[in-house]
Amino acid sequence: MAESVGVVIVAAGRGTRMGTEESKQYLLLRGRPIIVHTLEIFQQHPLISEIVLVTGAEDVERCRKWAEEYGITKLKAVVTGGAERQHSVYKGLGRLDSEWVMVHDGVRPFVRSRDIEACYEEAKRTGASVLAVPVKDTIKQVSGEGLVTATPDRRTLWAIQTPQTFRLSRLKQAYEAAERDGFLGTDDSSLAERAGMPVAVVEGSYTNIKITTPDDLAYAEFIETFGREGQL
Ligand SMILES: Nc1ccn([C@@H]2O[C@H](COP(=O)(O)OP(=O)(O)OP(=O)(O)O)[C@@H](O)[C@H]2O)c(=O)n1
Ligand SMILES: C[C@](O)(CO)[C@H](O)COP(=O)(O)O
Repeated sequence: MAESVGVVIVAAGRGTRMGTEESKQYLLLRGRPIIVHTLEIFQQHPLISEIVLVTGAEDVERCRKWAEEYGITKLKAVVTGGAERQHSVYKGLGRLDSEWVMVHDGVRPFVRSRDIEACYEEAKRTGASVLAVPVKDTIKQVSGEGLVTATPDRRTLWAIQTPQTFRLSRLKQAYEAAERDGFLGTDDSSLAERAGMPVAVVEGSYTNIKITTPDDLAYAEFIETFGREGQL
């Protein structure tokens, strides 16, 4: 029997870098809140059986209303997040029952359906997977004084996205270990890596952007209008 897959969608951030009064996950993209676009992708994906949404305490009610209005029937719970992304994810993990979990940023509304499937297939093979794209620029390591200290080989560098996919029980253990050790990572994979889990990279698309700064909004409108990578 196929194992079940749930998703934790984190949307409890403040969007400091966006600088808008309204949190960026609730800004409208072609008439619908960004978070609704993201929820719809996972609602429509046949692999996904349950969705847990993590938001700020003041946003729980409006998110529940949108879920009803937009037919997000897989939504199992809306829970309040924590101070850092990692805390928000951990709270969401506690509400899932599926064997596998995908963790996804609420502000990545352009993930392709086929990439969700590829992430799951790779996680089943390897144990865990992250969606990513090869970096296009040369990356330098720079000291606090602004001096270049290293130029890593670009062929080894990937820009990491979400979803990130794990066995739920294993990811919970990794989160508990990080909590015990006071480790704070910027993604879920870094917690899994330090727990000794192999994590495979799945090549995705450059249009799976994280809406972070105002310029991303203009690009998001462009992607929504003209299509994702592979459709342009
Ligand atoms: N305490 C937090 C911080 C972030 N996130 C979520 O994690 C995702 C990726 O984070 P990021 O883009 O950094 O969002 P913000 O933290 O909102 O942005 P900023 O760092 O500019 O404040 C977003 O969907 C955000 O809502 C969260 O659920 N809980
Ligand atoms: C998880 C993530 O989206 C992978 O690129 C990213 O690390 C989130 O980081 P942020 O500091 O919350 O922007």
